[in-house]
Amino acid sequence: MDIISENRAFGGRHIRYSHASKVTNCTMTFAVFLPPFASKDNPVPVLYWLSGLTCTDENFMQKAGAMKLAAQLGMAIVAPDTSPRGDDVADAPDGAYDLGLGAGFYVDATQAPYAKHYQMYSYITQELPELIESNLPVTRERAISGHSMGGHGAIMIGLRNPRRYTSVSAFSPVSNPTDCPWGHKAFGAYLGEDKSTWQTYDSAELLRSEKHEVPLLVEQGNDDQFLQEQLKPEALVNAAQQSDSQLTLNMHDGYDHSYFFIASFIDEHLEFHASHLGLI
Ligand SMILES: N[C@@H](CCC(=O)N[C@@H](CS)C(=O)NCC(=O)O)C(=O)O
Repeated sequence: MDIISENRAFGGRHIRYSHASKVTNCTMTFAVFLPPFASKDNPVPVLYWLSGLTCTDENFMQKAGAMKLAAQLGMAIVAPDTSPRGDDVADAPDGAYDLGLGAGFYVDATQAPYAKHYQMYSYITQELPELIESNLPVTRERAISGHSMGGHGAIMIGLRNPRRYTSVSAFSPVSNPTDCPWGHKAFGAYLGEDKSTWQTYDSAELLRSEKHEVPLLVEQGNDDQFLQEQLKPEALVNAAQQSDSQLTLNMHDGYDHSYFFIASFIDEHLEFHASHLGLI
């Protein structure tokens, strides 16, 4: 891992790293916040944060205001990039913001030209935690959260890997990607037209399919411009009811899709994860 930059923050450290990824076949970038006193003798649990469309590792760390409370709680945060990057990494043919670079959708692509690099599911669930757990002062206790496309990623990954994550949360998630324009476009391009493979990456479908025990918290603004067409949190509510799974969905009047919304409620999510990680 190569350090891109390092800054002291709230008594801890914010560090950006790059590394060669065998899974995505390119150089990947991620950011980590390490709380004060995190050390080999005092390893800390990790909250993984998956960002949304157009984001890099930087948006969450700079805009969410999460580091102060994470420092107090003794929780590390890892914010990966949202797609593979580089000159030979395929982008959307028209450079659209919702496919290709900045829009990996946390799936393992099977279709050309994306399959060579767009292996974000394996990267997030396997390669990245292995790298972090062997190089940084962290435990193997993990929680996962994210926003929008990353909210889809967090719920989908948490439901598919219940033993790997103690708790799951999301802000404004793309809840039912097999039934919205962003999901149709991305899953069609990355996974092909056989929709049976799409289901395995769909949070609402996964939640509907069986009773899930993992603690699940979702925050959603009522004034979110993507709410009706893309996000559809009611699909999660219906799915949780059908499978008798636990889900807390908090709706908030007047809040939109932006990081102003995330910053307003991030403390509740950090405390939710801290309680399940045994930090409070
Ligand atoms: N086309 C819009 C949609 C992109 C968007 O809203 N991205 C969200 C995630 S889905 C975001 O977090 N943007 C970056 C930021 O606000 O820092 C844009 O480019 O502004």
